[in-house]
Amino acid sequence: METPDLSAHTPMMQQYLALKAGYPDTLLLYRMGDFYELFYADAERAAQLLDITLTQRGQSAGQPVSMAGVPFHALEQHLARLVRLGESVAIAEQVGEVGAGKGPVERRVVRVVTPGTLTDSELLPDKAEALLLALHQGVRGRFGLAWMSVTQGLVHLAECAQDELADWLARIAPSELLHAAGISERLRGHLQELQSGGQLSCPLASRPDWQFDAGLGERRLLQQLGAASLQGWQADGLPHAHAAAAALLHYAEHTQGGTQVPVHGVRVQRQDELIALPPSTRRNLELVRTLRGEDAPTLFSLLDTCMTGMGSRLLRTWLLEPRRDRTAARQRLAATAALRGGLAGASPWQDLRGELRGIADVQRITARVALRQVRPRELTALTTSLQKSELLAIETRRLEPFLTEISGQLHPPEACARLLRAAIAAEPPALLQAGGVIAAGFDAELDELRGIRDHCDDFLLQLEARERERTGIPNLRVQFNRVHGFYIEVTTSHAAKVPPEWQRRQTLKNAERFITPELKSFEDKALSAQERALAREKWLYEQVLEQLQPHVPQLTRLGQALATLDALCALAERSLTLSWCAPQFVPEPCIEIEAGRHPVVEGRLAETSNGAFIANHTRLNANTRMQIITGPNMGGKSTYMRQVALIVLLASMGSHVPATSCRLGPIDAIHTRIGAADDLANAQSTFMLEMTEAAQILHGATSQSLVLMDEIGRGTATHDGLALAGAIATHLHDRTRAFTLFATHYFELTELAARHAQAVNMHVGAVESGTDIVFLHELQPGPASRSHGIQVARLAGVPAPVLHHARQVLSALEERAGRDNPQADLFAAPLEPEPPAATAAAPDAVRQLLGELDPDRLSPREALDALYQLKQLAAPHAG
Ligand SMILES: Nc1ncnc2c1ncn2[C@@H]1O[C@H](COP(=O)(O)OP(=O)(O)OP(=O)(O)O)[C@@H](O)[C@H]1O
Repeated sequence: METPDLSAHTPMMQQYLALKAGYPDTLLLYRMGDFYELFYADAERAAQLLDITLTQRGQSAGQPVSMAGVPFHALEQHLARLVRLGESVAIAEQVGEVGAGKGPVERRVVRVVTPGTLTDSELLPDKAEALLLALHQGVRGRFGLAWMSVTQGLVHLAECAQDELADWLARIAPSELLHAAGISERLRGHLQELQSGGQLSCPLASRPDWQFDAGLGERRLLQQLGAASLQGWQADGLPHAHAAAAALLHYAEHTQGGTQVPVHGVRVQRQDELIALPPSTRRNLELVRTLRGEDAPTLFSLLDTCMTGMGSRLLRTWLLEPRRDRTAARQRLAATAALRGGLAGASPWQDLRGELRGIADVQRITARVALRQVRPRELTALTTSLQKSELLAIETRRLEPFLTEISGQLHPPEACARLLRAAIAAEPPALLQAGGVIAAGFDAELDELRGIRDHCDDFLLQLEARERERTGIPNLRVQFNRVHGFYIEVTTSHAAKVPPEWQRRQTLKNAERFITPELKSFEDKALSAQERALAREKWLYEQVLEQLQPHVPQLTRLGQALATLDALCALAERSLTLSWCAPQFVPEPCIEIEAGRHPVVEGRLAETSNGAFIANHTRLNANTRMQIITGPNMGGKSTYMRQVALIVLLASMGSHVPATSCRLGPIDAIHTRIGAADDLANAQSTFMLEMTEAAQILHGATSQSLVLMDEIGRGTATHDGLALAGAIATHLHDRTRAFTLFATHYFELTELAARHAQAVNMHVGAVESGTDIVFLHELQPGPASRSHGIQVARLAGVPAPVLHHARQVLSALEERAGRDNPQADLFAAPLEPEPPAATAAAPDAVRQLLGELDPDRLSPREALDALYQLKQLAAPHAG
């Protein structure tokens, strides 16, 4: 890059512009005394975003300099706001000594605050991680993904195909996404589409192509892990993911002022390890966000009674990333059982939660120790947390194998705890600059400097008394002012008694002021003691941080253990408070639930005293894979279907479930197609969205998937809708063989059960008395007899004349339907697929040529030739 000529600028603007050149897309906050200033375009942008005043600071290079600033003590709140708005901010501090040389004080960018690399608890949400994700576009349509939370030190790697990318991005839900500057236009367009469609809600940052290098990524991972091979993590042979990791680590380091972010492990994620929860499922089931976009009430808000942010974050991950393999879920269930306690009355979870309350965010604090950004009060919080952790280690020691394993990691490193107790004052100020952070007795030199400052008054009183006696001047006074420092004041009447070694400083009307060599040397010492004490403290603090570094890995494990224990205790508490039962995992295909409840609806009913929740059974197994559910609106169909999905999900994460018993076979995905509001943001019609989601399910579901289909087909004309719903249900039953809950208002579909062995009809009951209707919310075998639509409309307050009219139309329609009844066979096996149009060329010839081509060995010219050849073979007149 060519360096622009800055010589026409003032020295300070030269310095500023040189720094700014390194951070072109980032707001640069430039420290000047008690302010962080922004200049030029940055100032204008910040003024707008932060609502701060835009001013002018003279001229540089003949041009006015626009400027805006924030006071240093208000930095964090402004940062929080900017980061929430998706901005990145570079912070340039004064690092040189004031007045050390000519020109402005040396300044350096010490950190860059970006949405994906935050470490400061004040800027981070408590209950969710901020994840930084790097995406690498590899060859042959493969993608590499690497992501991490800077405060966790765990790098996740994955590789995927183009069509899986959207799902991965939605699942990871990064706070910031890095990609190479040279990605294809197609990918760029795809990312922008995902952004505008809301599936990807984070800023994108473009990084130089060379940073996405597989070899570099592998080397960096090895170096940071201190390992010789990635095999131990099963993370070798993933070049695309390694390339992403290179950019990820490079960027993370860049944001932390060049300090390497700690990496303690690598975890490779494969799509088939997790139970798939596509974005529509997370949304429809309101797992962490309600359909209205609020945080509560959701399954997570109900589940999360954790005492610490660490616990909440882990619980959220368990919920959103349930594993197909049941080892972890079994482990959590066994531990929860032990925490719940026995009949004898002991309930360990209660005591443990007592200790967990008030434990600080050890994970984030540890990360900030590693990055040398930790604040004094965070260290005192760490000290107390380590003490509590020691107690927890003892209490969990012999409860159960998994808890014993956790207990082993809860013991704090002894040397670390000792150092913290000795070095940091019990109640330090918020900022190091204020002084008083290092404990008394930790460093002799600091104690001495503080002694001078503290004993200043004593010394002066003694000196005053001594000099009065020596000179015989009774009203002599030792005083201080900012201009002259310390001096002795003598009234003019006693001037003659002043000893010769005193030097006159100032003459006033009635008094003279003097200094003595002793007072002068005291003054030097006292004034500089304050400054030197502060400098010494800063140095000592850095030393303490240095000495804490070797403990970082163990503290990280301790944080993870605390999080796990907290999340397990929350699961134990929930299971008892809400009367949930432990699920049972079995190898055969089934979802069998006795007296299942929808946990969130049940909670809401209890809160509003709106009656009891009616529990329902579910029996799906190899013989019954599909339920066709009919019944009136408001009858409880959606609630029932969702409750089955939530119970399956809760069991899979290792939680107890709202039921009296639950047997669960292997599950690979939970798919949902549930009517939602129009996707206006995406400019898709309701029907288009409905069919897109249905298509995804038909492609993706397997015989181990749970599929919820709520009123499919209602978005179009009755006949189209019915035909599509029938075909989709048949396909799910015959081909996919997924466990399917199919709620519908098309009574015609209830015939499906009669003709398909593995489908059954179920309905939610309602009783009408006169024009009134009572919903029973109870699922019963067989199809519903009527739809009660008009009664529901009445309940909703539709005016009586309209209802009357509707009733008349209804009976006319029913009469006509009874007369004609020319029903097409909805469920007949499909005819042979239509042959594709214009198959003039022998497809085999095309296929054969395709088979012979090796794209990796073709020159661009050869590729083009091959393309022409293929076109010709496929043309109608060919052959
Ligand atoms: N099992 C139940 N016990 C008690 N109340 C229930 C139960 N199921 C549903 N409800 C209540 O009935 C309301 C309507 O339920 P739901 O939305 O599931 O009906 P629906 O049959 O799907 O209706 P629609 O066809 O209009 O979507 C719920 O908001 C809840 O308050």
